[in-house]
Amino acid sequence: MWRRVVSLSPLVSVSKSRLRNQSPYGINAWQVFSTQVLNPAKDGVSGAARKPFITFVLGGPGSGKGTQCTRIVQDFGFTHLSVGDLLRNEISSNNENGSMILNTIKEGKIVPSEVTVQLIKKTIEASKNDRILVDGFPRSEENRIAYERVNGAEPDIVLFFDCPEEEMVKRVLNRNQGRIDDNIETVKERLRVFAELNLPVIKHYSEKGKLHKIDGTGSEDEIFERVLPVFAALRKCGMLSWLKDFYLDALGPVCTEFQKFLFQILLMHTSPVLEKMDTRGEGNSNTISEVEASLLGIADGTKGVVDNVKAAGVDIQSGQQQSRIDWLNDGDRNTKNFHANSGEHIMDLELVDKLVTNEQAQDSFITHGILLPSTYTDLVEFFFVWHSSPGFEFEFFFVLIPKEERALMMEEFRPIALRNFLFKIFTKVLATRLNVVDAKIVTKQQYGDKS
Ligand SMILES: Nc1ncnc2c1ncn2[C@@H]1O[C@H](COP(=O)(O)OP(=O)(O)O)[C@@H](O)[C@H]1O
Ligand SMILES: O=c1ccn([C@@H]2O[C@H](COP(=O)(O)OP(=O)(O)O)[C@@H](O)[C@H]2O)c(=O)[nH]1
Repeated sequence: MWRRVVSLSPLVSVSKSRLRNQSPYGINAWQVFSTQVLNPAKDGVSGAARKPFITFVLGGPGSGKGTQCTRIVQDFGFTHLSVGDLLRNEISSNNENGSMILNTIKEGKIVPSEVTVQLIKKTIEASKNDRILVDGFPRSEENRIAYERVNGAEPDIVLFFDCPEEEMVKRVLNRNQGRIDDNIETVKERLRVFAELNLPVIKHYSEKGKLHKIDGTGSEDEIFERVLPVFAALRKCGMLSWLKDFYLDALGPVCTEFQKFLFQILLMHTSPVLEKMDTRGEGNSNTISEVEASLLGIADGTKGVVDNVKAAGVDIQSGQQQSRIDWLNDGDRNTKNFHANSGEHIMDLELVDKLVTNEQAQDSFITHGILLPSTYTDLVEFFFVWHSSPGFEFEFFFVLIPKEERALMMEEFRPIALRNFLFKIFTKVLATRLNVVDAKIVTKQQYGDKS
């Protein structure tokens, strides 16, 4: 019976509270995970150091900025910061600038930068979200320069909803939200101000390669279809979001060793073999090396594999060195050579399973006090009988390592796939078995590629 030995899927489905409480290897989970690799913005504590992903949303009055922002919020988890709304709040809360703001809006002009930039800064700092849409700002080059000076940063991307004037006028006059500026006279002035002062901002971001121009005509759904590709990469990072939630909510900022974190992920979710190891009080990498070594018959001094390799007359070390030299000389021709010849050597694979017997492997575990269930030997037998393994090699844990501090887009991550450790042992044993015959099936130039 071929059971699934290792499943990493619990990692993605397990509830946070369960993870918070479990301590399978005598180490509190929150002590061993690193938060350094991810933006610790979510705690809202380190506001000054935070650098959320900022999207400016631009377009003329009535071009549909607010409408599309609502959709982006729903689909991609942004916080919507409408600068027009912030200003209107200032008016209704009778703040010192209230009457000045009211008059400016009524005339369709632009509120001074020092007011808007401070309002935006305060709101971003108060937000716990690390994805923010700034809607309807900057409205002029002066606005833009003031923002970048005060915040010390440009936006990450800029959306521009491009819509014909007559359509914008129609929409604004139908908006019906009781706004003092949604009348034909003010709209005309807003459109003039937009063309004169806002278009240069749009041109600036276009030249910087940050602008995403969206055709703002058609239905709301049609327009949103055009918006989606801009943020598609963020959606693909679903696993990343999950990881972020996991670290930031459940684990807290403690450990700094990223490798330790990866390793612990493997530890927590691999097979019962690891639990056996842990009962020996050694849930660490030494133990894994020991298991590998014992499987290979090296740690316990049996030297079976090494002897076999030597007996086959293969000088591994000098072979590897020579392969590097040849690779430098021959480049890609090595690969062509390998593929051209590999077919001839296929039959030699029959030799492979004679090198370490399953009994030998199991004995090694027992020698080291590890009660290995039939798991490992089952796998090996299955592999050699059916020429495939019972599924476990397809299971991996996908991790996105940020290449830069504020990584959010897919291209800003380096994806790696973590396999379970049994898989590693399995392939290592196979590689060792292959050592004996690889002089026959692999050209000497290919030695360097062996794992
Ligand atoms: N694609 C569209 N087609 C028709 N009406 C729209 C569309 N998008 C938005 N609207 C409507 O037009 C008005 C202005 O949209 P809004 O999103 O408030 O624009 P903005 O924020 O750019 O001023 C609103 O009443 C809104 O419901
Ligand atoms: O950064 C900003 C954003 C808005 N406004 C003022 O607020 C009004 C309404 O802006 P909003 O973005 O709410 O609406 P829109 O003009 O895009 O329909 C504008 O005409 C301006 O008078 C401003 O002065 N600076």
